[in-house]
Amino acid sequence: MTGRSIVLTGPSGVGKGTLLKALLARRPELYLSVSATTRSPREGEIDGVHYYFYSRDRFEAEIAAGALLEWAEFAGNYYGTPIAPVQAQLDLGRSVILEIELAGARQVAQIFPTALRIFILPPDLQTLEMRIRDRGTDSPEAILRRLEQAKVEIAARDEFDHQIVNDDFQTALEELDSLVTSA
Ligand SMILES: Nc1nc2c(ncn2[C@@H]2O[C@H](COP(=O)(O)OP(=O)(O)O)[C@@H](O)[C@H]2O)c(=O)[nH]1
Ligand SMILES: Nc1ncnc2c1ncn2[C@@H]1O[C@H](COP(=O)(O)OP(=O)(O)O)[C@@H](O)[C@H]1O
Repeated sequence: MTGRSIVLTGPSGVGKGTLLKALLARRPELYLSVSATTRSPREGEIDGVHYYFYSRDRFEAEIAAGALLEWAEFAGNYYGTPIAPVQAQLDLGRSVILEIELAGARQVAQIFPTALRIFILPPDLQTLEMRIRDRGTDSPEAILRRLEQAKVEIAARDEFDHQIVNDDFQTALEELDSLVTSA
């Protein structure tokens, strides 16, 4: 039996990472794909755990080798999903979660038409901006690029099977848990 692929998308700073960390703590049977990126590591981020941190040359070589399931450019950096671990986990019957931006989510819809696609929304744009700023991980320029991109992503929310508003954290977590576990 093959596992289910689950795509989680939503604007930067909406709380995807925080929700997934809490979900994985409850549901260790789920596999969270570790992406590759050319962005610099943030404080506390570990290579191979939070991301695989690649140079642009290395990333482009991985694209050329067909080693990425999907990839996209976001706010000036490459991001992509290494295909081998995802395929291995699906073959073991494990459900795999991809936390990826909109262009990648569209590619995955073509590759895995039965993927469960979930979009996380902020209560409003002001709250989103506050969350990105308060997180304290991004330069002012990076924050601006993320906020611009957020509007584009939110406009595409209807392409997804389900939408969750991450206002109250526990409520959003319960909604995500029930969607993922009933998948
Ligand atoms: N297409 C694609 N997007 C990714 C991948 N990994 C992460 N992303 C997305 O890239 C965007 C930027 O991620 P990141 O730099 O970690 O910033 P953050 O979302 O503000 O924490 C987010 O929308 C992520 O969901 C991937 O493998 N492929
Ligand atoms: N429901 C929520 N209410 C208030 N703050 C939240 C909520 N969910 C997440 N946050 C905070 O918002 C910031 C961005 O969350 P993060 O998980 O890094 O977002 P993303 O992975 O979508 O970029 C973090 O500081 C996080 O603690």
